[in-house]
Amino acid sequence: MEKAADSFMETRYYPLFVSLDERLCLVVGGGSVGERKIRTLLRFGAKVLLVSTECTPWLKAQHEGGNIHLLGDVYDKNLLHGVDLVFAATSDKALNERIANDAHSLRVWCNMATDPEKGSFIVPSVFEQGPLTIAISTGGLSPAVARQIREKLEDQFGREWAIMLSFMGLLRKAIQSKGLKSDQNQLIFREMARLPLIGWIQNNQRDQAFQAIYDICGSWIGWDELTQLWNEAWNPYSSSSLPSLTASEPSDI
Ligand SMILES: C[C@@]1(CC(=O)O)C2=NC(=C\c3[nH]c(c(CCC(=O)O)c3CC(=O)O)Cc3[nH]c(c(CC(=O)O)c3CCC(=O)O)/C=C3\N/C(=C\2)[C@@H](CCC(=O)O)[C@]3(C)CC(=O)O)/[C@H]1CCC(=O)O
Ligand SMILES: NC(=O)c1ccc[n+]([C@@H]2O[C@H](COP(=O)([O-])OP(=O)(O)OC[C@H]3O[C@@H](n4cnc5c(N)ncnc54)[C@H](O)[C@@H]3O)[C@@H](O)[C@H]2O)c1
Repeated sequence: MEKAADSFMETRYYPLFVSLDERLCLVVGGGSVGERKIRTLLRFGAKVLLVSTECTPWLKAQHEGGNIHLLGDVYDKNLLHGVDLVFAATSDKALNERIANDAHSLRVWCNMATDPEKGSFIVPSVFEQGPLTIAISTGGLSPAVARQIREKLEDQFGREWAIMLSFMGLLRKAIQSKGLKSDQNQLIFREMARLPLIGWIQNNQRDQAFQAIYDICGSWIGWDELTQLWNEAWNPYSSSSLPSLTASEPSDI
């Protein structure tokens, strides 16, 4: 099937979680879209360079605080050298298109605000709950719906998910250190993932959770070790910072 370059429907966007730690991201355009993209980029540890004729007050403050680098108000193709991602976020459609073309010729990944299909990646709606990251895309069809889905999921995935995942991560490491065969590990982890841990965490039913986990892997993990891992997983979420949970913090068995 021939690909229509101007159609979102024809583009299959490959979802990917990339590390932006210390990566250079050039944003051209410091209006509301540029600001939104930069807020997310900074949250994920990118180094942000900005070119814009005007900047929002928040972006000015970021520049003054040394959190982003302002490279002036004139875009030039040479600025793309050494850059990992570029965001063409000006209100000047022709300039955005030029940036997308330059990026294409230099093989720099480009997000394009005015004609997104002319860029090479789009940005999903994202939220994090501890180690859990949920990213939503409508393939560019409706960013407003992507946002609505994010808001719904945010209500659904509260702090108990962060605690559960931290605990599962610790438990997984502990079991992996016991030197079992990988198919045995796999069986254990799959069985544990089926347990209703979320409900037990929400209701602080630690004994129930321990008993069920013990039934699965009690031959390798002792009760004391389980207690230690459970407490470690709960530690960052003391009852004061966990308003969505009704249960109190776990006490020692
Ligand atoms: C998810 C999010 C991430 C972020 O930007 O950080 C994001 N847009 C967000 C919000 C949002 N953007 C717009 C509205 C107004 C309502 C509406 O138009 O629907 C709202 C809603 C709001 O603000 O409430 C307007 C808009 N957006 C694009 C165009 C141009 C076009 O479609 O041609 C226009 C029209 C401009 C005009 O009409 O002039 C294009 C894109 N916006 C994308 C991402 C990519 C596709 C994502 C996907 O696959 O769904 C894509 C394709 C390219 C890109 O930018 O990467 C963020 C939600 C953050 C959150 O979770 O709250
Ligand atoms: N992709 C998205 O998520 C999304 C969302 C809303 C709007 N848009 C589109 O993106 C464009 C930007 O939206 P906005 O709300 O940020 O607009 P805006 O007017 O708030 O900001 C535009 C920015 O671009 C800068 N700019 C304009 N011409 C420039 C040039 N030649 N060189 C350097 N900087 C220049 C301006 O100084 C300003 O800071 C709009 O035209 C809109 O169609 C995209």
